[in-house]
Amino acid sequence: MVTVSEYRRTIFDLVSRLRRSEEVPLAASAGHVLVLAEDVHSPADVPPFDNSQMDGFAVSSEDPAVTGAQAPAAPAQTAGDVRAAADASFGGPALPLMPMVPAGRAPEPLRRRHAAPVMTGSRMPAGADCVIPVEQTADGFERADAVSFTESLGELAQPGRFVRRRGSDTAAGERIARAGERLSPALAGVLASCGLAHAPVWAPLRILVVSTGDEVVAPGAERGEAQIFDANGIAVTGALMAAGARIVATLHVSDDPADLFAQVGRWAAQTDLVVSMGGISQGAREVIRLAAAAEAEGSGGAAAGGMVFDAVGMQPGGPQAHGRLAGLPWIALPGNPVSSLVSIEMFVRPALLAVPPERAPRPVAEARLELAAPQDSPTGKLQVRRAHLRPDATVELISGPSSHLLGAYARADALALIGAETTQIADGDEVIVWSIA
Ligand SMILES: Nc1nc2c(c(=O)[nH]1)N[C@H]1C(S)=C(S)[C@@H](COP(=O)(O)OP(=O)(O)OC[C@H]3O[C@@H](n4cnc5c(N)ncnc54)[C@H](O)[C@@H]3O)O[C@H]1N2
Ligand code: MOO
Repeated sequence: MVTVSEYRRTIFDLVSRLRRSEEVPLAASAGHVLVLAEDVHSPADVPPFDNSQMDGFAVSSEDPAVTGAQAPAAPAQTAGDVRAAADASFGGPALPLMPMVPAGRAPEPLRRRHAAPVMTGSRMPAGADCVIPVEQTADGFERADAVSFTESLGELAQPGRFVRRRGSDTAAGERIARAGERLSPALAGVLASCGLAHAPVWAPLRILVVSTGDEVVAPGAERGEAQIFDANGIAVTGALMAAGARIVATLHVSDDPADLFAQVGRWAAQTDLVVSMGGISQGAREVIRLAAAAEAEGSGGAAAGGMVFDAVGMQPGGPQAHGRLAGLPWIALPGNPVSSLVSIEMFVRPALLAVPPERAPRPVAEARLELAAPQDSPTGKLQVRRAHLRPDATVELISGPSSHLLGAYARADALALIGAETTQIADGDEVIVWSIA
């Protein structure tokens, strides 16, 4: 029997061989699940220049009007100087104004004993090192010639106050993301803020989803009296898309291998990988087994790269197969709906998201089981149970272990992992839980 970690490695390697990197335009990345293929370094400082954090007035904390140093006696020269002198005579400190600096406009250097009106995001004039918010002035932006302040300039004009320094968010040359990280909206924004228009990502794999079985009909179609509706096609397609796959098509094939070869063949040119559900266990009409056997026979008994059928030490999701079929890389999941979704969670999703097999692909918690009565757990198999994780780190199992109980999976926000060596679980046991919410 193959262990869960061995099989995760197998599927990771299979998927890794199919990966290729591409430069995705950030403008086209929104809403997609993308993983960085390389580290990214910033080509520039962000912010690219010192700028104001407030609507207000840029001044210099070293200006003599702030430090109280006596100005050399000079006659007032501008209307602003005259007003400022007049304001000062009313007791409030005041400064003549330079032209306003709207955000986006390059300012002229600050003159001595002057203030420059600035807006949030305006580039700081050379020589200015702090901003006095408009709320701390008597007359706001009403006057173009001068501004008077509500407190002493010594109080208000502290070096660096309300200034966002160049490079304070991201410094030029800094690594802003690592290979393997998800391109989240925030991270895409960071790249954009540095001036990058593209991101190096793993191209989404083009996956053909194949559900199998004569007993399966499309939801909404006429159902024969021994038939069921196709839950896997819908659920697996969604689960793969949520892990970043691009779905080429979702097919349903019968138990006849000829149908499988014909339908899959039509999509082969556009497909990187097939993920199928069902048809791999011990029955007499397992379509994946039959198709693999037919191919092996056609190639004179050599398995032609063929399919490997495994028994993985996991419940649900014990039967698994992988390899090549119909000329395509192929991952064959078991057909029970919970088994196929758990298999995606444990093997396929981590591989698609390029999470190395030794790392947990979901947030992991330790939690205490709440259980009315002890239950057996299968020997030598990791038991994966649908569960609800509570904020107090207790975990409640949802339904029994049967792999047809898809409703219980839909209600679960966590998977409780009961170790392969555990043969019985009881109330209060500590278990590892993956959050899948
Ligand atoms: N003699 C044995 N029988 C079975 C074994 C075993 O070891 N020996 N393993 C069991 C386990 S565990 C699983 S899991 C299943 C896996 O079987 P297959 O992968 O061959 O899947 P199927 O037989 O095709 O289907 C299993 C089950 O799931 C239903 N199903 C299939 N497709 C869909 C679909 N698209 N939507 C909803 N439900 C689907 C199907 O009707 C079956 O009930 O084998 C056990 N048997
Ligand atoms: O392993 Mo099957 O996947 O239990 O139902």
